[in-house]
Amino acid sequence: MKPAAENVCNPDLLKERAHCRFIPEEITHFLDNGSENTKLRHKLEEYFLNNPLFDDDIPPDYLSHSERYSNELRKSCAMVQCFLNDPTVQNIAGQMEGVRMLMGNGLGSAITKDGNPLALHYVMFLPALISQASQEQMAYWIGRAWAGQIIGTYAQTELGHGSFLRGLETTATYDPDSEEFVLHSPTITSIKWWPGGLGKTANHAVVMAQLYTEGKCWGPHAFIVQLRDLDTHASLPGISVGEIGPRLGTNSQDNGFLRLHHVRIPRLHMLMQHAQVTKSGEYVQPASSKLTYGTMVFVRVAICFDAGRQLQRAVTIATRYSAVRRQSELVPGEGEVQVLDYQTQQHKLLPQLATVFAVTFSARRLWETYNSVTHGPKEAQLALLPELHVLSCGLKAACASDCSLGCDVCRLACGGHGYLASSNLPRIVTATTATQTYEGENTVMWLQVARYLLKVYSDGLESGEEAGPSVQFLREPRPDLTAPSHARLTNYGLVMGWRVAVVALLQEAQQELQRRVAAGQQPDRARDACSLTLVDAAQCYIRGHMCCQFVAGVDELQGLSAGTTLVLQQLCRLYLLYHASSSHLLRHGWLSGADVSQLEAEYRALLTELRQDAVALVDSFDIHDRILNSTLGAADGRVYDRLYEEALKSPLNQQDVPDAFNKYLRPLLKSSL
Ligand SMILES: CC(C)(COP(=O)(O)OP(=O)(O)OC[C@H]1O[C@@H](n2cnc3c(N)ncnc32)[C@H](O)[C@@H]1OP(=O)(O)O)[C@@H](O)C(=O)NCCC(=O)NCCSC(=O)CCCC(=O)O
Ligand SMILES: Cc1cc2nc3c(=O)[nH]c(=O)nc-3n(C[C@H](O)[C@H](O)[C@H](O)COP(=O)(O)OP(=O)(O)OC[C@H]3O[C@@H](n4cnc5c(N)ncnc54)[C@H](O)[C@@H]3O)c2cc1C
Repeated sequence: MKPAAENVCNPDLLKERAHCRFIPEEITHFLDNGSENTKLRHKLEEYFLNNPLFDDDIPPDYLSHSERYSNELRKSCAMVQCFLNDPTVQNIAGQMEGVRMLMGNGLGSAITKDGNPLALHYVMFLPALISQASQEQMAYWIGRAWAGQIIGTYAQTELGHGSFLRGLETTATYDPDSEEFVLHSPTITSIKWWPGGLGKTANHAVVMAQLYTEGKCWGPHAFIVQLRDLDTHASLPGISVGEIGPRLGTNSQDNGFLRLHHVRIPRLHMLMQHAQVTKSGEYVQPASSKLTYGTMVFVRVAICFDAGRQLQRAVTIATRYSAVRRQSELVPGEGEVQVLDYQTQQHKLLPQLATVFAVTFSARRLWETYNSVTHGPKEAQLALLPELHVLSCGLKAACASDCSLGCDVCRLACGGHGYLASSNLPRIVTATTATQTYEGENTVMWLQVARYLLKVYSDGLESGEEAGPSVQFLREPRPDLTAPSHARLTNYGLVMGWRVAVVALLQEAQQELQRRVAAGQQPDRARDACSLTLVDAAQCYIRGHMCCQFVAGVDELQGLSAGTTLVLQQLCRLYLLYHASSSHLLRHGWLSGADVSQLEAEYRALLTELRQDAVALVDSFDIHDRILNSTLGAADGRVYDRLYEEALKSPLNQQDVPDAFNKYLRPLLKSSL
């Protein structure tokens, strides 16, 4: 997005935009997945961001905890009302597409800045119904949920267990006499803890509980439980529900707790698309017990896109600010330079710019895999489930971690002002870092990936099980480490280098594992003793996969101008070279010391090239100023005016002498006289 009136724009930003080598709109359309989507997004932005319904009277940072919640709930309900009732909005987007854009972290996060209390309803409750409910159950629930007649959340994590699902303690015991399930939290540690919107917003929840029927436990299953009266919103008998208190970020999302005291629900409130319990209490097995975990797979895919979007915002703010900010002289006597001119600053920002594209290409391919698995024939679905699980775990972990670290690098790149709430970087950083924990803690996700890799590598697949397409290389002959450097250092050569590292690390882990077991160590303990190597293998596999998606994605792009193609090729190369500095390519023999020096020189040259396009590139992300919500990142670069204007809004500045002076400081000053 460019400023409306160019004459008020910061001159350095104008100068940056003047020497752009490519067509920014082409990148905007690419990121929106088509120019039609760009138009749709603009119309929605115009409608919502110019609507006074969604204005904040006071910046949320100055509100109390309860006021913040109330303010964000007001706006999120108004957003849903617009979609359900306003034909103008429906004509723009259609309900489904529009709600998706608002309730994910796109446009909506400009409106509900501090977290959206209704997000989980759309992001997990509805997807859980779609992936877990039978046709009849969908007919009953989806319409009501969609129309906002009921508001739900996804209650899985407990005080005692988040990662280890089989450790959940909440029970759902079937009573064939009444044809009901009895939901119960038997211990303190079984209290549901964390679900977004659970505290004060949701009146229903999908609750994951251990299913007991005919005296046997069948593991975690999903049940719909009504929590609050639909009219008064009072919590129902047997339900203790509330909010868990302030968090690092997204404080208006009323993450909550839930304790169930022998709560009875009808049999048909168990979600029965995959497994069923008959009236008499007989358990009907699903085709795979892992289908119950389908909602998490979907959300892991969504997180890759969300994390990438946050990084786009952070790097837009930091890059524009770095073009406006002048600090120190590069050459004494020549005047202060834009901080973007320092090579060290380019090294902070340009890899983040490249990461935006690596994440986009990888997340899109993952989304295609997700769709082909979930919409394909049942048998193919089951065959591809392990690969989808592993790719979604690995890419979720990588995108969450790369983007969180990237956002923080952008914050640091803004020096002191990046620490100010008005830069919006603290909020972006705290919201993004949560993606490393929720929906599968990152290390736990890496260990899932490693488990699969080792299984494929050591021929541990069950009979009839095929290795997925992304791990076929584990079965192929090892690439030639002595190939000439011009072959090893190409884009595909570097992708190959990651695969070599994966195989070498798996070999190391397997040998260590065998040595330990042969020496008498219990096999699971031996595996834990190898887990650092295994996590390295998983990370190299996903890095190689992301590099491969980036290279293939750029190769396959069609219809772009030569300038745009070149800039994307350079970003791709920069990404590959940035990560090639990992010790793994050197340690496992793909690169020599001389190769590394050569790649580093190429990397530094690319920094200089791409520095010219940095501002135009972040402009091409086309993020509305209201969404950036940043004193440092607005398109016109009026950084210092905005910083000062925002500081004046502090409640402390509404009085020259604060009341607290008379209460505390004056007595101290007096007593020390
Ligand atoms: C870590 C695991 C994957 C382990 O599962 P487990 O059943 O204990 O399994 P195991 O014995 O290690 O493995 C058994 C086997 O099942 C596989 N598997 C596990 N999950 C899946 C899946 N989804 N699809 C397909 N396959 C799956 C595993 O790889 C194992 O395969 P194998 O036996 O090796 O062939 C699981 O417990 C898990 O997913 N934990 C993470 C919990 C989580 O993600 N919670 C999310 C809560 S909701 C949330 O955070 C929302 C935030 C959203 C927001 O605020 O916006
Ligand atoms: C902002 C936010 C929103 C959330 N929203 C929801 C929601 O809507 N619904 C919901 O149900 N939950 C929600 N959660 C909970 C979230 O899904 C869990 O916190 C997450 O899955 C991690 O589980 P845990 O907290 O039990 O961490 P733990 O598993 O206790 O992790 C603690 C440490 O132990 C390590 N560890 C754990 N297991 C292993 C292992 N097997 N091997 C090696 N190391 C291990 C981890 O790596 C980590 O370092 C939310 C959490 C947050 C922060």
